[in-house]
Amino acid sequence: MWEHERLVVRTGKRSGMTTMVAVHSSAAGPAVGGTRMKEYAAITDAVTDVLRLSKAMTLKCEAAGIPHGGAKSVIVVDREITPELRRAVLLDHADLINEFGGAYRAGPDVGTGPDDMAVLRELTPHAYCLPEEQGGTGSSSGPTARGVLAALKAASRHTFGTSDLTGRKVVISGFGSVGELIARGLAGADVTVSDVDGSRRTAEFGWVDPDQAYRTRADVLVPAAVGGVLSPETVEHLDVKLVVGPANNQLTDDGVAGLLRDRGIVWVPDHVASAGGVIYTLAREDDGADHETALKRVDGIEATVDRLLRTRQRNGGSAPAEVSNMGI
Ligand SMILES: NC(=O)c1ccc[n+]([C@@H]2O[C@H](COP(=O)([O-])OP(=O)(O)OC[C@H]3O[C@@H](n4cnc5c(N)ncnc54)[C@H](O)[C@@H]3O)[C@@H](O)[C@H]2O)c1
Repeated sequence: MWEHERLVVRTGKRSGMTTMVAVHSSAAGPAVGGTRMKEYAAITDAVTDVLRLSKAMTLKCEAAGIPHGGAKSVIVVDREITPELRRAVLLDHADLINEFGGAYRAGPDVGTGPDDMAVLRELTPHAYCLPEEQGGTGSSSGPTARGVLAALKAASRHTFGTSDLTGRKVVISGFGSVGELIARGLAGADVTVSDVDGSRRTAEFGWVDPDQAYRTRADVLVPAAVGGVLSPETVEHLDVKLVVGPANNQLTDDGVAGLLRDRGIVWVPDHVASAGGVIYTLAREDDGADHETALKRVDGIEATVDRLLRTRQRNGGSAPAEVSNMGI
């Protein structure tokens, strides 16, 4: 069933490249979501991605109690990206964002960053997270990692009886900008990391090859790379008690949540655990909150996860309320 408000796909007049915006819902307010710049095997895969990710943003804003709807945009990489072409396609994308007249506001996502947002801002006011030296809040990786750590505290209390992860084995799949900050925030835990990029390996943490990350015995698994990692096949081989991480759209389909529950594995939905970045950015850039106040709002994810897991327990393992406003 078609449940999105709008999907617009354009061929850029400067770059000749395809960019698209999907607005899932603006019922709660202007729709927000990152701009993903990525290669896809087929254009239909990009459309599927933008539709799924925009819906996840609606859930994320709702769970975080943010008065915004969900959207997402994709720039389809179909050739080598020179600096000139990057600039051209970003300006094309800014034109597309302007077609929405403020109903869609963009931030960075996989493949884009604060410098790219500054290029968008040359043509549209609807871009968040410019570099700090240009008055923006920069990368949202720090607040995202902080939000995951807050979610981990609540989920650990629920699962292990204490929020202290000292001595617990934690596997982090995806040692990128958020994964690394989570690893560093887990002082005292026995942290093992994994990444398809072998150059990310460091003596500071244990290492497991990416194809083994979802089979390694541990207390906690942190998906921090890509989506679609929790499938019926991977769940069958999981040997952990708790799964909490920032990767968007972790389940291959909604039914996998039931499989996790049946195996006694506590899973915190990614749209709850990964909301720190959007909470922080909107607090600073829309509400004018200072850094500390914005971080306090991010820390509210701990209470949200507490409520979610208590509701789930009361409902015998499932919580329809887990996608509704948890009131951060
Ligand atoms: N950065 C944010 O503020 C933010 C906010 C919400 C959600 N997320 C999500 O969190 C995840 C991580 O974000 P990030 O900003 O750290 O991205 P990143 O690109 O910095 O890091 C991702 C890392 O995962 C690795 N990787 C890719 N495929 C892998 C695989 N199959 N197995 C293991 N490692 C793999 C990459 O080599 C990279 O090091 C993404 O799914 C992103 O959408 C990020």
